[in-house]
Amino acid sequence: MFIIKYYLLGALLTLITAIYIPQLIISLLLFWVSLSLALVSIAYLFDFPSIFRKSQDGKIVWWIRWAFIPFLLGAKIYNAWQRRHDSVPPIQQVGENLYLSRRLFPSDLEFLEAHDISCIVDVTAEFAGLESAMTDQQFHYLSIPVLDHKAPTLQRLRHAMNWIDSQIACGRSVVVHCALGRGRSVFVVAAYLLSKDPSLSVESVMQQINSVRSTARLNRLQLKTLQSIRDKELLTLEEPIWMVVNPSAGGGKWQQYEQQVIRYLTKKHRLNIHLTDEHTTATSLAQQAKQSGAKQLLVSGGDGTVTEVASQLVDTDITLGIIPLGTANALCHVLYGVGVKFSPVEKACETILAGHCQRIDTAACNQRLTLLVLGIGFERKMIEHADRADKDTFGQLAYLAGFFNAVISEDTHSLQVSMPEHMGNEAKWNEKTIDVHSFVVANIAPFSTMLAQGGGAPLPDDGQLHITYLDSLESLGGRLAALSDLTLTSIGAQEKSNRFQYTSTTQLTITADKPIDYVIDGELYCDSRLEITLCPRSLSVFVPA
Ligand SMILES: Nc1ncnc2c1ncn2[C@@H]1O[C@H](COP(=O)(O)OP(=O)(O)OP(=O)(O)O)[C@@H](O)[C@H]1O
Repeated sequence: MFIIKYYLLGALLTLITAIYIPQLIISLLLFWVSLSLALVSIAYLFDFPSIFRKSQDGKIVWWIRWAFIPFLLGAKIYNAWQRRHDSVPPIQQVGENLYLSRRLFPSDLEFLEAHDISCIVDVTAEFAGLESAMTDQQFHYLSIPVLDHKAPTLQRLRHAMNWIDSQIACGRSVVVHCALGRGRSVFVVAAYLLSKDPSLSVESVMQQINSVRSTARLNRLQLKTLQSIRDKELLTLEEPIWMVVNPSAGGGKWQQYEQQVIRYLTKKHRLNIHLTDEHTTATSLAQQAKQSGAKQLLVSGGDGTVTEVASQLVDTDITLGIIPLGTANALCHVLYGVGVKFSPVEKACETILAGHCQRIDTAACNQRLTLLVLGIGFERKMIEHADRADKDTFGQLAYLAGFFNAVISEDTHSLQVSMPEHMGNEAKWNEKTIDVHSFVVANIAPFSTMLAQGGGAPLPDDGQLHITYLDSLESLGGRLAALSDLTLTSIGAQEKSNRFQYTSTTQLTITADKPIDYVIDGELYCDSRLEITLCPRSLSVFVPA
């Protein structure tokens, strides 16, 4: 490419001059220029825009900026001169909710606001992003670093196209910019328009853009690349993935993480994001997704939302991807590991992007899906205590306070529990009456759900329901001792104890003399008879490889 020759020549000439010039200061300055041009030549030789180490939020570290100052100064002067003589307005609309622009400056904020443009795709590698885009909540920003006169890699191009499409699908407007709004940004916009309408040719799409922005012009390499990826049908966008979001889960974590989630997942997928509200439940959205023929369904929220969505996917081949933005997210702690607590979005998105899935067991209680645990007594009281307001204020501590409340109270529950006992092919139902403080049936439970851990941690596909219960004990000391034994057993520090009971089964029935208050995966219910059945490997979920 011709430009490399110029940069190499510049680097060589300045190096030679620097060696032979007697004045030390000038010599050092020339070395600096030479180094800068040599680095740019390397970047072009290996098509390596990452040499500028531009971060995802558009920042360039100071020492890189220093190393490239001579080059950047030249580029800035050239661009300023070009902008001054530009025959077109800086920002122009080239499609529905889609704009093309030269590099953005604070003086453009008024235009962006007036046109309600909140999303910015920055296709420069060498310049830091617009300050407001990096620091302001007002803008959603995507950096796709491309060297001037070059085309983006297919991977980066698809990321940009998916991101633009997902943002537009959310009703937002997007501006794509490079340095002058003539080449790199035009390439991305043209590719996006081609992907949206495969009947268009490269010529027709360029005419469409040129009719608005006469300065838009792809060089030979860019045109050839665009034509080639279009001919190979590499611009075809896959069907968008449905994503059901509970924006109130976890005290409104979606607002905080939405853009991070979109940035991650659009590396591979287009997103069709649907938010729940007072009229639209996660269950109804999942039903719509299923009816539309979805193969995968993503959910963002807590365990309650995940259960609602999963209830529509049991016994189907639709794979569920979970972004744990609720308060406790117990299911994800088991599926993704405890690391998900510290980086929920990264861990979840990487898992979904990797695409590895596993079929896990589910259970049904009176035809209600139970992914994690069904609890009577302590578990129910704990959840009851941690209402939405408490969870929003105290996070997981709300559950802890609820738990201590439950342990202090002397409530007991008299239950008739029946389970089948298998003898050869025959199954005989055994019934027994028990008085308990806590009765928990677990399909899956993280280590923190200690009331479910009488037999250790249940595995997601072990084909068993794990039942742990604490018999009625009058003294608080007795209850605390039972809980202590349960904790020690669950972490493997103690063998079984007679202060709690544990058994496993695939089916059970619970009745009582009065209606039973119980909880399933964080949601409260009341029934006079509970019929619980395991459904082995009935749900497909994305899990880390
Ligand atoms: N848009 C919404 N506004 C208010 N509440 C909602 C909305 N969408 C769903 N809900 C309610 O949110 C509850 C489910 O919340 P979810 O369990 O997902 O989050 P969480 O309680 O913060 O997390 P966790 O269960 O992990 O502790 C349900 O009771 C549901 O009715």
